[in-house]
Amino acid sequence: MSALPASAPARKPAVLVPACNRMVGEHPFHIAGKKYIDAIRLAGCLPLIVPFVQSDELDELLDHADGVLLTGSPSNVHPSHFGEDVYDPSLPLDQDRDAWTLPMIPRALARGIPLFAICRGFQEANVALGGSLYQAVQEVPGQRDHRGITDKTPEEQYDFAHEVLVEAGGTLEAVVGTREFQVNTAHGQGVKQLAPGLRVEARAPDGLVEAFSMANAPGFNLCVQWHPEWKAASNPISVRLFTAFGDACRAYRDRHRQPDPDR
Ligand SMILES: N[C@@H](CCC(=O)NCCCC(=O)O)C(=O)O
Repeated sequence: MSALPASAPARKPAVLVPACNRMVGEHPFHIAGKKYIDAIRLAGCLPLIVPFVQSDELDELLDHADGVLLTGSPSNVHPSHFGEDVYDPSLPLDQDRDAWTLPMIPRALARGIPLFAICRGFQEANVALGGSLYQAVQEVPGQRDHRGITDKTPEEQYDFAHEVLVEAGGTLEAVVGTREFQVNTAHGQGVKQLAPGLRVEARAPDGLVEAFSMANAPGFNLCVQWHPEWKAASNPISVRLFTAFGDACRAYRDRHRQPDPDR
């Protein structure tokens, strides 16, 4: 492969963002939260929102990816994926999202595609790799309520809620450079059984897993239960997280992309 001419600008890394599936009136839509898209741009990457993908399209899709960001969502991972019945039928689900993100996650990790998973995305990654979730953390003895303030303004809902205690020697400590910091919280589900091969990166004061990574994956990967994308540019911890993710996506791009001869 010939080296790029020094003058040729490298394309921004393409970061795939699986969309949620939501009804708008009578019509089904594919949607993604703007704060995630803005944070991907903060990382210096190109966000590509992806609608539902057929299983035979997964590998072709990943051929276009320099990174994957799994967003949060009000919807829950369907508990059938970890062997349980729905505990609270009043809570939203998104089985169309589950249907392709769960098989996609191990494939992306195996390729070494950088993966950053947030909240629902964190839960998806644990379930995709064989773990399980509490469906109502607030009803587990010894666990606090992690749902946050739902009937207030977004500024109040995504304000700091508790600290996270960072495990020594892992990816998270290396990226953020500290062992304790404040995070927001907006989740009713949480990690019950961590999937095999996953390493705890941080815990809440009540012991709930707040971050993990796959230690043996070939590429950058970090899954967090809080929302670093919320006003990311003004949060030094978030800036470090998204910078590390963007750097990993740029490195992956440089290792895997043919130069575009026409640029
Ligand atoms: N539904 C799951 C995950 C919660 C989650 O992702 N919350 C964020 C929703 C809105 C946003 O994207 O900020 C649970 O309740 O555990």
